[in-house]
Amino acid sequence: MKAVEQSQTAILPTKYGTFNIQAFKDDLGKEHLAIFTDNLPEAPIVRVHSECLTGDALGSLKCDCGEQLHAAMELIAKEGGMIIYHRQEGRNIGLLNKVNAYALQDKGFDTVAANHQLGFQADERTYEIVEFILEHFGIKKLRLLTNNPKKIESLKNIEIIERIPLQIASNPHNEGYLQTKKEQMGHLL
Ligand SMILES: Nc1nc2c(ncn2[C@@H]2O[C@H](COP(=O)(O)OP(=O)(O)OP(=O)(O)O)[C@@H](O)[C@H]2O)c(=O)[nH]1
Ligand SMILES: [Zn+2]
Repeated sequence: MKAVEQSQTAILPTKYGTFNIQAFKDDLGKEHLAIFTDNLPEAPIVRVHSECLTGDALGSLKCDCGEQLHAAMELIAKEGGMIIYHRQEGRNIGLLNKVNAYALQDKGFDTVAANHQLGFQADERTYEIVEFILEHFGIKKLRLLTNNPKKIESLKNIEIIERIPLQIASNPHNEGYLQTKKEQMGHLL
């Protein structure tokens, strides 16, 4: 998958520091973002952040996404690097299906079982557009900010020289979610 369209680069001041921002539209019409600091080193810190509207924008406590995003922005503003905001909501089942999965979780299903019940795999994400964006910036090696070893495996054409953990303290609403990630999805938590 290649970006079919890309924006100019603009300046994005944030409460964590000033970034540059560039948008990339993929061939499905999804618009992704690269948010990055000036003067990227040869092996920058990179966070591939999967869209989670409920966590990122609404402060949902059902997951750790919002806090992970803000912790990543804070670290990258200080150390330099890039956040790729990957618009594959709900591990790529989309927002509507994710809310249906949440409704099943209200009935006792865990995150994996809820996806299966809806006819999806636990994780439907793909990373071609992420690789395209990294290639666009000439990034061949990087230090990945993640707890998910599958994300490292999925970035096949990129050399990941280090994994930097991105752990957030749990709360009573996301304990089960984090437990499922650790036990069923192989997350290093
Ligand atoms: N289908 C589904 N997706 C969810 C659920 N909770 C969060 N997500 C999505 O999961 C994605 C984040 O994936 P996670 O498994 O939390 O973490 P990760 O990105 O694989 O790993 P890290 O790099 O360590 O954060 C986002 O796209 C969220 O919208 C859920 O209950 N069901
Ligand atoms: Zn989330």
